[in-house]
Amino acid sequence: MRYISTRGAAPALEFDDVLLAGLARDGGLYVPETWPSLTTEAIRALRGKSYADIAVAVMQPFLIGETGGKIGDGDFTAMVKDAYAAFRHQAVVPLKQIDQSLWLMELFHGPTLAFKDVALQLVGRLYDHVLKARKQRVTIIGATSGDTGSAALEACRDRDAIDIFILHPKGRVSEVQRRQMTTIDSANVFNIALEGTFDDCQDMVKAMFNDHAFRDRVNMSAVNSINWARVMAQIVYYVVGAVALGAPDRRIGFSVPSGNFGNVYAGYGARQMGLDIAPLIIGSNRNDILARFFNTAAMQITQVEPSLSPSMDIQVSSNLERLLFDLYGRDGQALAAAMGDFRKAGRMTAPRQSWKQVETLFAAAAFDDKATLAAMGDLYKRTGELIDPHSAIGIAAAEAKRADPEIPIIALATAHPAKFPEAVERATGRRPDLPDHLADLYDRSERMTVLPNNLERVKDFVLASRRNQ
Ligand SMILES: Cc1ncc(COP(=O)(O)O)c(C=O)c1O
Ligand SMILES: N[C@@H](CCOP(=O)(O)O)C(=O)O
Repeated sequence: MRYISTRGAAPALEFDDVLLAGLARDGGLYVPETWPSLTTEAIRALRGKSYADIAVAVMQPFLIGETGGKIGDGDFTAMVKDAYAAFRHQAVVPLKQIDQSLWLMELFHGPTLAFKDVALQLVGRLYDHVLKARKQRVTIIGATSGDTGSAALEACRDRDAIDIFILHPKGRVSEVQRRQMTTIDSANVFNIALEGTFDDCQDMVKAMFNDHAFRDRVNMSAVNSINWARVMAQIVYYVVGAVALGAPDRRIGFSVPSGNFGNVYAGYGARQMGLDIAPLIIGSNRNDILARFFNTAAMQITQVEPSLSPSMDIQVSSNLERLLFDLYGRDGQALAAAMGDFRKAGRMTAPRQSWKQVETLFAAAAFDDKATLAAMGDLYKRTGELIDPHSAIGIAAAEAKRADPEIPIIALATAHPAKFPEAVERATGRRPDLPDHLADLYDRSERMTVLPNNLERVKDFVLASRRNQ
């Protein structure tokens, strides 16, 4: 399997190199040159298998290089089993039935209580394996609107071969999310509270990658969904959910609360591999650039507004570029030009020739805070379930957009309600408790550095702080 850049001007790489590379050197994102195929028989053979076994079967083809793959099958299987053994539920991502045709998939049973753990627990182990084999060190620099940060820090803390810097938008993540990052007491962990939005944090990370002298000097790597391995590991739970509800003999839909478009893109990936899933319903909060795009084929950047679902307070959804690459017929040059124009003008129209295909696959809706609270309160009344504001947007979108009652829809529950206790209490009157391993979170001391939204200042901080000189 080789990976190519969405901007068409960087060399193709194999899996281990893509894992460490992060953003392609032409500013694009890596995607598989061709999608591995999941045949009907192969999908049927997954019935009754454990999460880890399905994960190995789905991901292994992505690792195989032209010379047979550099990460051995046995090593990979051991890493997968170890990663998911750490989850607090035996099913890893349990499904709960809500009504006749709606299910909730709980993706928050990992150590930091968000779906990011599903991929990052494995990615941390892959880093260890590849860095050890190559005797290399990396400086990971990531951006978070709340959840990627703590999941990445938890997966990469206390490693000699890794220094990890996480930028979060100052004052724009929940207190639990901030504390989960800033209370990690580890010599290789550096938290930066940036005076800006998540989009500023993400732009800054991409700008550091695009400064080749800087990226080479620090041997920079990525834990955001810039990193292909993140997307690959997220494809697995779409397969797990669909198989549990009857795939390949039944079509299954998914509803996904969306911000950076990584999670939905993983669902699109599962479909490209052959899983019959549709619709892929996208739920946005008041920062509704994605919902507007999928409803009008045009998108325009507006001011990002804080909401009750802060992890989705995003205007420029990084992974949309991976979908656009396909919509532009995989013409990297054309996409590079379109992305350049988009960042200059702040608006973009989707290529007409491929829009029909998009309409058959995606549906989207946006919900403001009032509607989010109503969805949380309503689900609690109907079922007694407490859900977080992001997951509530997935449920609301499923209910607004599901067209065919015969197609079961799986709404992805992306965070544990205890990460957003104020919003949950406002909606339901009940304040969710943190699980035991985080019960003293509010007593732990915090460590972070506040920096202005200034690229040079952030680069100077990284250069001065990292241990891997
Ligand atoms: C809890 C939660 N829900 C939803 C999202 C949106 O996911 P994505 O950015 O992959 O679209 C995020 C952020 O990634 C999140 O942390
Ligand atoms: N919502 C995310 C934003 C970053 O997304 P990623 O999938 O690119 O890591 C977060 O919680 O940080």
